[in-house]
Amino acid sequence: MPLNGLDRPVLMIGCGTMAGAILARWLETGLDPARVTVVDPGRSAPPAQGVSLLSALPAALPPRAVIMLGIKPQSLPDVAPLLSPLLANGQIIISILAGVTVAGLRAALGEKTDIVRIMPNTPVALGKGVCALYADAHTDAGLVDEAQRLLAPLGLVERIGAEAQFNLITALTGCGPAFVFRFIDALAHAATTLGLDADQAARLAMATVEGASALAVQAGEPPAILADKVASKGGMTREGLDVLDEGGRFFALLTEMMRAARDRGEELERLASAG
Ligand SMILES: NC(=O)C1=CN([C@@H]2O[C@H](COP(=O)(O)OP(=O)(O)OC[C@H]3O[C@@H](n4cnc5c(N)ncnc54)[C@H](O)[C@@H]3O)[C@@H](O)[C@H]2O)C=CC1
Ligand SMILES: O=C(O)[C@@H]1CCC=N1
Repeated sequence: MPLNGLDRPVLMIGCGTMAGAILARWLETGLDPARVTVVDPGRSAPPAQGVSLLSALPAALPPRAVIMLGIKPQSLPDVAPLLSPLLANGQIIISILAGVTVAGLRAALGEKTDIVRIMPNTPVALGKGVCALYADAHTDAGLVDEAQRLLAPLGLVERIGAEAQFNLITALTGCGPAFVFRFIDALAHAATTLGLDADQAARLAMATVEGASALAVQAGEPPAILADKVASKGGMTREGLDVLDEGGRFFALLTEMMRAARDRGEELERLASAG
């Protein structure tokens, strides 16, 4: 049974951390590895058994291929001139490149290209990712629906109406796992600083974040209320929350963090359109 009824060949151009996580989930949920070709000069072995690995683009591409761009935005100027002459109607380009707009991709790959821009995150490997999806009116609507079905096993897929929000959404969901990982690390580090064994602190911090996230997902109440429910009147939690909340500094810090990430996306966008 093909993945989500989709029987197209899949070509992944660049298959590192992020595209590799997507491919792992697709293979786990039924994609036949024989239909997948990875083009990646940086790999010495295919990412999974049965997947073909090429170090450069082949002379021709299958007419109905799903072509995922999994390279860094900075590699697009190297890849686009080689890829563009191989493209034909009926193929779907799915780009995961941060800070490269659909217009920027069309300028590099050809005006008639059907392009779906997505922003995944690494938890897609577990089917618990977030995948923002944007396509403009020039991309065939049927192909966009097909791409959305293909992405469904990755987790929450959300269509974005305004591409202008893509960098902000990237800061939240694409970068978000790194921010959460840093938070887990900081929790453990704080406990270690105050005297707990480092391994024990890491283990307990991880389990606490896992349990709290799972509870938050199914609680039916906003996280702010859940936090208040943990904080007994006159108890310990409130003292800790008060440190985070003083003068709104925790929210301010995270806003600054997200602004910096978003602004880098806008910078990448400017660099891509200049070059
Ligand atoms: N890492 C993450 O959590 C996320 C990354 N992204 C996006 O995913 C893209 C890739 O990022 P990562 O996977 O983190 O980087 P990565 O460095 O792990 O993967 C990039 C891959 O592209 C390959 N590559 C380099 N030049 C190439 C060429 N000329 N042709 C074919 N392949 C080539 C490299 O060998 C490498 O395997 C970026 O555009 C990034 O914005 C998006 C969301 C999350
Ligand atoms: O750091 C980056 O630029 C990419 C985009 C989102 C996550 N990683």
